[in-house]
Amino acid sequence: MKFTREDIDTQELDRRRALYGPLTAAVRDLVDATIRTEVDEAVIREVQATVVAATAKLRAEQIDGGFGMRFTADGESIAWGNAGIGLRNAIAPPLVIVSDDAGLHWTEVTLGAAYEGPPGLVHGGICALVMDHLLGTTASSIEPRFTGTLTLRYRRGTPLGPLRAEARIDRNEGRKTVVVGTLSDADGVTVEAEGIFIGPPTPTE
Ligand SMILES: CCCCCCCC(=O)SCCNC(=O)CCNC(=O)[C@H](O)C(C)(C)COP(=O)(O)OP(=O)(O)OC[C@H]1O[C@@H](n2cnc3c(N)ncnc32)[C@H](O)[C@@H]1OP(=O)(O)O
Repeated sequence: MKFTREDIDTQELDRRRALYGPLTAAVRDLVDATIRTEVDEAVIREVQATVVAATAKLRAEQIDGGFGMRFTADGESIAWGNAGIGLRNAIAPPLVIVSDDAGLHWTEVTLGAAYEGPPGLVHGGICALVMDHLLGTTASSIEPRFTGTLTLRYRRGTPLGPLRAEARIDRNEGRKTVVVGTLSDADGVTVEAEGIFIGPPTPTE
């Protein structure tokens, strides 16, 4: 697994956020526009050439493989390639996860045309992505946990648009943390989730 230390201070981190965040937002918007555009064929071809040229510029200097997980000297994590939350990942919704002192974790996110499965509804795998990441973050709130088993019950279709997901720890059993959660639209729960998240073995195991 790719964990690296990034020797930068908060000011430099903020500068990079301000640089890459708008690029990612523009690419995310491009994805949505690509799905929904109805412009003429000539414009499509022109835009394709522009995008190919822009991609070539970005590829002029690249890292090998994925972005990995980086940490600043202050212990702040930089998971900018992450498919759920990555600041530099236009595929990520992106999720912003918040928690309270009572252990509730939640995220409010709007999923648009890029996340469609059945017509007008969120793809089931995307619901799983949202719940995996939210439940995993909840499980990892004390120490790191990996998804062992994720069980989802799709109660009804999840409409594209604004959604809220919630999660809380149900119980801890040694290295295993069981987390439960829901995904909801304005009319109530669409998906119920339960996950078993496993921590690394202790040195004595
Ligand atoms: C802040 C970050 C948020 C991140 C959120 C996103 C989370 C993710 O998406 S993680 C990516 C997806 N998950 C993975 O890639 C994990 C792949 N699997 C693995 O690495 C390993 O199988 C792992 C770590 C889950 C368990 O391996 P290991 O430590 O060898 O487990 P092992 O010693 O056999 O078993 C320990 C306990 O866990 C249980 N267990 C093991 N695997 C599983 C499983 N898949 N499901 C349920 N329980 C399991 C065992 O039964 C055992 O229980 P008990 O102590 O009661 O006997």
